[in-house]
Amino acid sequence: MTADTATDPPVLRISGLSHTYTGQRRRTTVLKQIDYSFERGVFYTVLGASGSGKTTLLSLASGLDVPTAGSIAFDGVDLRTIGLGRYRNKHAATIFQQYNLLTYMTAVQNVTTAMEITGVRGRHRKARAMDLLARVGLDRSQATSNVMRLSGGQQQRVAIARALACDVDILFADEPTGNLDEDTARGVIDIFRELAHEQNKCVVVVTHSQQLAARSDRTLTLRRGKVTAVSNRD
Ligand SMILES: Nc1ncnc2c1ncn2[C@@H]1O[C@H](COP(=O)(O)OP(=O)(O)OP(=O)(O)O)[C@@H](O)[C@H]1O
Repeated sequence: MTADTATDPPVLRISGLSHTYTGQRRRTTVLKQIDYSFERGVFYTVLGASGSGKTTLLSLASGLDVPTAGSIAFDGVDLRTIGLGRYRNKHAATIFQQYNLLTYMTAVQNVTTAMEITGVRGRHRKARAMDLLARVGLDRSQATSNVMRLSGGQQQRVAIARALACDVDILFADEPTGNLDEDTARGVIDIFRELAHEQNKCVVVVTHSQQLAARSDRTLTLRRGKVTAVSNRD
């Protein structure tokens, strides 16, 4: 069932979404008239060949970029009305392909800073940050190291813990398990499932991994700028 037929409004509704990049010599239309509704409590994956527009869709839905046509609404309100900065701070967290960590801080400081920015309150912020870092497989010494001293895969785990720490409605992730060993990747996917199924979050993950897609509830396939298939497992 899509949110269009459900009683609750979708957490994110994408309508007539198109996006064109304008270069010096040519324009490339990457997304074409996409309509889709994302619901709370569901773990989605987005598959598609390289260049099919997955990252573009993610950056528009996460409020990093503005579509050239169409609209995106969070809980029925257009992102431009909410304000993209406010939407990103209060409602949506994103795990990027480049981890975008604050390089002068330790892992745990990266997580607690994000909690502060997104308004997560409480005296136990640091303990919660340490707990999340442990859950993604970082030990105490790694958690208290400057992030530049960590490997690529370890930095990716910090980025995941940071996104998990923000109590937002939607979590977006771009190839979040790409740099992780199998066990850690499985653990991260378990966390995504738990966030959707136990905390009623909407989780949207862009990936090339069929294995990851098989563990999600719904998979959207992008092809030539359109959603060509949606498969449901829930
Ligand atoms: N900033 C940009 N300016 C111009 N063209 C861009 C820009 N970003 C992406 N593109 C183009 O848009 C198309 C879709 O890119 P996008 O990164 O969304 O695809 P993708 O499906 O995520 O690919 P991949 O799986 O390789 O990460 C590509 O042809 C790409 O070259």
